Amino acid sequence: MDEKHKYSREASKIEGCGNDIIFSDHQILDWTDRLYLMVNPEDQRKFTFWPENPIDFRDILLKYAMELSLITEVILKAMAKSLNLEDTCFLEQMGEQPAMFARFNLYPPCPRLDLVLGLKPHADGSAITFVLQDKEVEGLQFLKDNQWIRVLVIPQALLINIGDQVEIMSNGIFKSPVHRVVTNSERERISVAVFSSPDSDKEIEPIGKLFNDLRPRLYKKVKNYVDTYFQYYQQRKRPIDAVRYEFLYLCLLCIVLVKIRSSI
Ligand SMILES: O=C(O)CCC(=O)C(=O)O
Ligand SMILES: [Fe+2]
Repeated sequence: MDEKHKYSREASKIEGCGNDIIFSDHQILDWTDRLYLMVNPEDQRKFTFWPENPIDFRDILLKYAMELSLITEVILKAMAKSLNLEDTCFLEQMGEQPAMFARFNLYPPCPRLDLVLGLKPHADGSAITFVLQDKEVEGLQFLKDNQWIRVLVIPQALLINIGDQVEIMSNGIFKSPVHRVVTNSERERISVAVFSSPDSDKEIEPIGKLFNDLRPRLYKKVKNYVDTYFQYYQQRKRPIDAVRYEFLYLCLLCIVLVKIRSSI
């Protein structure tokens, strides 16, 4: 417990040990304790939040992060190739100093499964997310066709998920799926999520070749998406909606329709 307090986050900050950040009185809190650490870029690491126990925690996390950076590159190149694009086009949007955050989640047991969720429905704000799930206790679910699909426990498997920023870069071709974590009434569950994101100074946008007269551009240019993400998340809104052109298109359509009507 002392150990946990040592790394506690400040009330308004994300990094460190804590529960859900409170943005409003009406927010439903996640039933989880978490440790959130910025791993990359290197000069932004705050080692005061990094546990000293176990002794090799720091080395292992840094090595793991390095491997995940390489996998991120491989995945982004393969995704670009699968769309017949220049294989570095997504990777270039990650910028010179891509960001990486690690989140260690502990979901305590809760007998009132009807009242709480370990993690409320959300899509990740990253480009790519890597999740190491609990070896025994299930909980993660993905929304597909309005149904929650359980993710089965596969020990040692790395779950790889597309985040909002790849949805933006791919102009909606690759979707960032909504998911949640349900609690278990008797057993605690742990997981480690690592979020691979573009450099916070890098503007990202849909690749030019992915929109045309038939397939409109769906998203605006956006910089530092992760920052605004959390505000929306707590309000149970999808952050990606904030950068979607749909609303704008709808307004234009209404204006055109009104004009046509008035000229008849
Ligand atoms: O705990 C899990 O399995 C998933 C965690 C997750 O979705 C997240 O941290 O964004
Ligand atoms: Fe997630």
